[in-house]
Amino acid sequence: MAEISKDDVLSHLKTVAGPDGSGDIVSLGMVSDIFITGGKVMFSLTVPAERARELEPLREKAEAVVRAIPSVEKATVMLTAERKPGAASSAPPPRPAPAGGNGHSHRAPAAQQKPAVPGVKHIVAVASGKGGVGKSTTAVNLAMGLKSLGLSVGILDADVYGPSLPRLLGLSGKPELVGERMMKPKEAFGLKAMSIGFLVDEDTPMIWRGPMVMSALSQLLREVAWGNLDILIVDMPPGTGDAQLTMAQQVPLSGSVIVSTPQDLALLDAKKGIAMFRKVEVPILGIIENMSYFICPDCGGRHDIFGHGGARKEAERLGAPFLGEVPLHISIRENSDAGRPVAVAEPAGPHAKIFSQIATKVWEELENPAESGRRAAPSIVIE
Ligand SMILES: Nc1ncnc2c1ncn2[C@@H]1O[C@H](COP(=O)(O)OP(=O)(O)OP(=O)(O)O)[C@@H](O)[C@H]1O
Repeated sequence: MAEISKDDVLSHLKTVAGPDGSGDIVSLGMVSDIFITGGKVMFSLTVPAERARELEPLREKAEAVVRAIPSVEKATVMLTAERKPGAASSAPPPRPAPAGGNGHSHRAPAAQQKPAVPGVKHIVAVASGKGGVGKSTTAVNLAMGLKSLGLSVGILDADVYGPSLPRLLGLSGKPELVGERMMKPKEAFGLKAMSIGFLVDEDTPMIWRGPMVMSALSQLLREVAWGNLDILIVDMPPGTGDAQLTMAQQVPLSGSVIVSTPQDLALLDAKKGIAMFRKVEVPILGIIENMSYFICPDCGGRHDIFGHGGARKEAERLGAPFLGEVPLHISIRENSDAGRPVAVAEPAGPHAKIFSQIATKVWEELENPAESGRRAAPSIVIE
């Protein structure tokens, strides 16, 4: 099969006229970086957010033109909107073309417009407003907690800026292929796992632009043979920038979990996380306070070094369920660093119990949102 080159793709795209009939989409600078893997071509077209719906035929045209190139098996074109700096509260980027529901009729309308991942019942994002709050550690242990409830669980590391799942689960190497184009998830401790870290060289610094992030995520989500899962946990990149917003918008999420530390700053960041998911109509399943308090390994005494109760109060104020407190504990860090989640290393220990309690609440929120008492949320204004 002849290799597809970016130049080849670009020269075909030059035949597609711009949105207003003048120029072509390449010369107008609308075409993002082009991703080519095997016979698959992915890229995005940058359009003004307010014209997204109207420009759907342009997206289809670009896709058809690329698909017509010999050797191209599949073309995936997305519309993205680039936000001007300082325009933080402008409309979110456009959604991809509606492609049926995800099967959860009680869910927010936005979630219903995204194509579901076959076999996966719920997809839940674990996010944080800023880095270093223990989001990935929490995501893995939450996944283990869900598994301890007897659920089939997968975890997808979408943290393209710092994939940590390989380290946290002690996994390495490239994933095997199933058939021609599907990747087999790796397995650790009964979890199915996929990470961008399995696909890129850890030592190679990568610069990710928004559309590339989305293409990579879309592959990790849809070109992995997840099989039947009750729940797929997605470890999101930290922060609330455009890449995160686009992900939150384009992945068919049943809900989101926000991880925060007790410090005020982190809580303010957590608020931004909540606001981001509300903006794209993804239900907030709750807030987890990580590094909530310190248990002294010598005396066993509890120390609320960052103050206590901030996240719980804030959750109440924001109308988001409070899912639980996870202490700052050396065994959580040591076990994580050794590639064994604390819930695996000490299955009968206090931390495993905390995570299984949190997992129970998350599952209740997903399956019975009305009974779990999720309240109507006040709107959040971030000054
Ligand atoms: N409750 C905890 N007790 C002790 N150490 C913790 C706890 N939670 C996380 N850590 C440690 O804090 C560090 C950062 O955690 P982690 O990588 O999960 O954070 P993150 O928010 O995902 O980070 P990033 O934003 O860089 O992706 C790790 O060394 C981890 O072992």
